[in-house]
Amino acid sequence: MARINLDHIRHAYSPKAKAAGDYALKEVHHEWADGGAYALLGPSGCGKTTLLNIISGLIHPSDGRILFDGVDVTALSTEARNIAQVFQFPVVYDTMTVYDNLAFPLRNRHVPEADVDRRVKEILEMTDLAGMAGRRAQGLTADQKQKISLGRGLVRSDVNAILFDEPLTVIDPHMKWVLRSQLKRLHRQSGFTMVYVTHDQTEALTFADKVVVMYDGEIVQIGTPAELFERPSHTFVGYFIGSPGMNFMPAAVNGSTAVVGEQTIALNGAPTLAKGARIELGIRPEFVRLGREGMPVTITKVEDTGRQKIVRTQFCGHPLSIVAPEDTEIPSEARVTFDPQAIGIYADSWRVGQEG
Ligand SMILES: Nc1ncnc2c1ncn2[C@@H]1O[C@H](COP(=O)(O)OP(=O)(O)OP(=O)(O)O)[C@@H](O)[C@H]1O
Repeated sequence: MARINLDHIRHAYSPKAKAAGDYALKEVHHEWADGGAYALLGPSGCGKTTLLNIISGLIHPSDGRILFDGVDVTALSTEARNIAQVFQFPVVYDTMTVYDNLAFPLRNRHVPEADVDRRVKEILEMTDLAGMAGRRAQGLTADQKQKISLGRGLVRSDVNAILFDEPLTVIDPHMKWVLRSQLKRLHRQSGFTMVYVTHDQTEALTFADKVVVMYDGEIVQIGTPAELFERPSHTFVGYFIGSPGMNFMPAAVNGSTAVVGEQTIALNGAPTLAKGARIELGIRPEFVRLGREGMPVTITKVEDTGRQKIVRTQFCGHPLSIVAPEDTEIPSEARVTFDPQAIGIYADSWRVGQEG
């Protein structure tokens, strides 16, 4: 297990890169805790795999260093970094049995056979493969083979970190849920440093203690699931986390009030704003109260999810989504109020502090 330091890392696939936009990964400078469970979350092309491959050693970064427990491993191969990896698609030996596939990484390192047996049996249980331990991998479904790959990633107990690159893509939805919960439990039991790449927010939020949200080659926030929900640092985090995502509207700020269209909205404090910045007011749909009091909205659609209502409205010419309790009565002349505590002010997409 190791603490991972990403020391001023940047990466461009073209050697001619100069401008920030030429870098697939813009500067990353962070320390990830020993034993942490991190999810790299973001849309396709944002740089998740590039960052993971820099940690594993498959890619040598254009700039910066990577350290495991304070030791510079930038020049070391994947093997020398002593990490386990699980990829999107299964990597198994077809002619070996399920048991031997799982035992392989241990036997390769001359682990005593009694320990191999104990560990492989634990992993067989965990991945729900115990019933097919003696079967050859050849002929198993993609789903079953991927469970073997996951098991092989988890079987060693002496690795510095385990890296997962969208490992549940080929797993069926029910098993996905089971494996996700098992991985979380295994992380708690084992204390491995784990880094898990996904573009699925549910996967990231259930697995990770800390979610690393990436957008356009940049880490825009590292936070607990609650922090990402309550205080998104960047408008992208607001959109991407939550369902529906956060509402954002162009606004002007005057002391401790914001003006959206013709409405004046009370804030929790007075944000400090740079001149000329593009200002937006952000509020999560869960913190907009729908009723007969407050500012007028026009309802465009009501979606009933069974547990709650998602009410789509127009507010001062801007779309505004509201999550309302299932038993909410929808008034014919609907109005809304915003909880000032839940309002965020964003300047050029980044959240600004509000002084009380
Ligand atoms: N080998 C390569 N050569 C040139 N450009 C690349 C290479 N690999 C990735 N890129 C580019 O780098 C950027 C980041 O890609 P990366 O694969 O890291 O993103 P990602 O977030 O993992 O996406 P996905 O979820 O689709 O795998 C993209 O613009 C991609 O086109």
